[in-house]
Amino acid sequence: MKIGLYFGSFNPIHIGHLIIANTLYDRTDLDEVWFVVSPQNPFKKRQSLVHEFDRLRMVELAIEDHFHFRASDVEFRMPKPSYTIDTLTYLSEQHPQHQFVLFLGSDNLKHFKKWKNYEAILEHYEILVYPRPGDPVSFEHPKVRTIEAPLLDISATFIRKSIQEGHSVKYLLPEKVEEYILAKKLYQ
Ligand SMILES: Nc1ncnc2c1ncn2[C@@H]1O[C@H](COP(=O)(O)OP(=O)(O)OP(=O)(O)O)[C@@H](O)[C@H]1O
Ligand SMILES: O=C(O)c1ccc[n+]([C@@H]2O[C@H](COP(=O)([O-])O)[C@@H](O)[C@H]2O)c1
Repeated sequence: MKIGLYFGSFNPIHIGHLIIANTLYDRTDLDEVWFVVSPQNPFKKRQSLVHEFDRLRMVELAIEDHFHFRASDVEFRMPKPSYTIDTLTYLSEQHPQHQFVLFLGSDNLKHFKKWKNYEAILEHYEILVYPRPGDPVSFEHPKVRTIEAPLLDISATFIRKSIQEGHSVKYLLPEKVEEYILAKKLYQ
């Protein structure tokens, strides 16, 4: 099978992620999309990062009605911070029958040449890029393909800040994720 890997902190997952994942799934020949929850992005501070099990649970709740989406906790058992090339290599070894394709937002593409072993990623994996407001796609490579997707100016940072300030986040997240955040008093 051809699997699209959507790596992220998902702190928390929001409709921006879901719309992007569904657009890429719908407009390519992918069989499945796996949301890989990263315990620790090498470039991000741990500040306001809720526990990885909560982030995984929120992803599971968000995608439970999509038959071709899965949540992956593979990076929970790997050294931290989470380097994407290591996870790609591990997954390719574990599942030789699958072909893995990497999703990358244009915001991440901007810094891609600072990623660990980015040349190896480009050599071995196809990359599907989707646009993010404020970061036009500026990377040309035969293995990198840009997919037209809606530009949604929604971020987990905005959602965390809204919750902390007591504002509503209705419609920014799936209802079940919002309920989980409220029940567990996350981001307050
Ligand atoms: N609204 C969006 N539109 C397009 N891409 C997005 C959007 N939100 C997140 N992404 C992409 O999804 C990936 C995982 O997202 P991440 O978990 O970092 O969410 P985020 O909203 O960017 O979080 P934060 O605000 O905490 O940095 C990122 O690589 C980012 O490119
Ligand atoms: O491998 C790297 O060097 C590397 C550098 C920066 C980010 N990443 C990964 O990119 C993914 C996106 O992160 P985030 O926090 O923007 O959702 C996440 O899985 C990170 O571990 C990976």
